[in-house]
Amino acid sequence: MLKTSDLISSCQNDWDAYTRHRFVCELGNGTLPEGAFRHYLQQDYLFLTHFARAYALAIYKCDNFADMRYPLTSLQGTLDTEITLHIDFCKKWGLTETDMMAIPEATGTVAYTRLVLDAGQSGSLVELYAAMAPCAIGYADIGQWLINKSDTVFDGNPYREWIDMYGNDEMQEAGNNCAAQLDAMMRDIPKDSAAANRIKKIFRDAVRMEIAFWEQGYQDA
Ligand SMILES: Cc1ncc(CN)c(N)n1
Repeated sequence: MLKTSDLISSCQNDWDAYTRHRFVCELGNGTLPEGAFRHYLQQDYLFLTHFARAYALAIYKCDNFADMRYPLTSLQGTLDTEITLHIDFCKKWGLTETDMMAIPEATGTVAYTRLVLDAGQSGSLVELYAAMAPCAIGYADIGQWLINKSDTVFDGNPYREWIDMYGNDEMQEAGNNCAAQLDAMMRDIPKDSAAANRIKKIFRDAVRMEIAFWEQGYQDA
C-alpha cells in the first residue's frame, strides 16, 4: 500500500530543497529581503484563491456525501483561517485585498496553481489530492521546523507572525489530516504500480512548483 511518506521519500532531495529552502531559513533568521517577502505575500493571495477552487473541485469529484466532508472542511479552513489570516497579515504590511486582486499573477503562480487544477480536471480524486498535499504537509513541516530550530530569531524578527501562523497547532492538524486523508485514499494502491508512479510524479511536480514559488520571490521582486 502506498503512503504519503513514500511520496516524500520518492523525491526526498526536492522535498528538502522545498522545506529547507533559503527563503525559509531567511524567514527564520529575519534576513529575508523585504521585497522578496512582499512579492511572496501578494502572489500567495492569488495562489490561495486557486487553491480554494481546487478544494471545490475535489468536492465536485467526490461520488458520495461522506467523502465530500474532507475537502469541504479543508475549504472552510482555507477560507476562514488561512485566507483570513493572510489578508489581516498583508494589511499590516500595507497591502490591501484590492491591491492584491489587481496584481498580475507571476509565472510561477500560474504554473503551480494550474498544475494542481489540471491534476484534478484530467485525473482522479487521489491525483488531485497528491498535487495539493505538498502545500499543507510542507508548510506544517516548515512551521514546526522554524518554531523548534535553535537559531530561529523571534525577538525583532519582522517575519515572526508568519512563523507563528504556520507553526501553530491548527496548521499542524491540517498537515496531519491531509496526510491521513491521502493515506486512506491510497490504501489499495500497490507501491510499485503504474498508478503509484503517476501519483509520485504529480506529487514531485507540485514539490518542484513549491521550490519555484520561493525562488520567484527573489527573482521578480
Ligand atoms: C505557495 C504556498 N504553498 C503552501 C501554502 C500553505 N497553505 C501557501 N500558503 N502557499
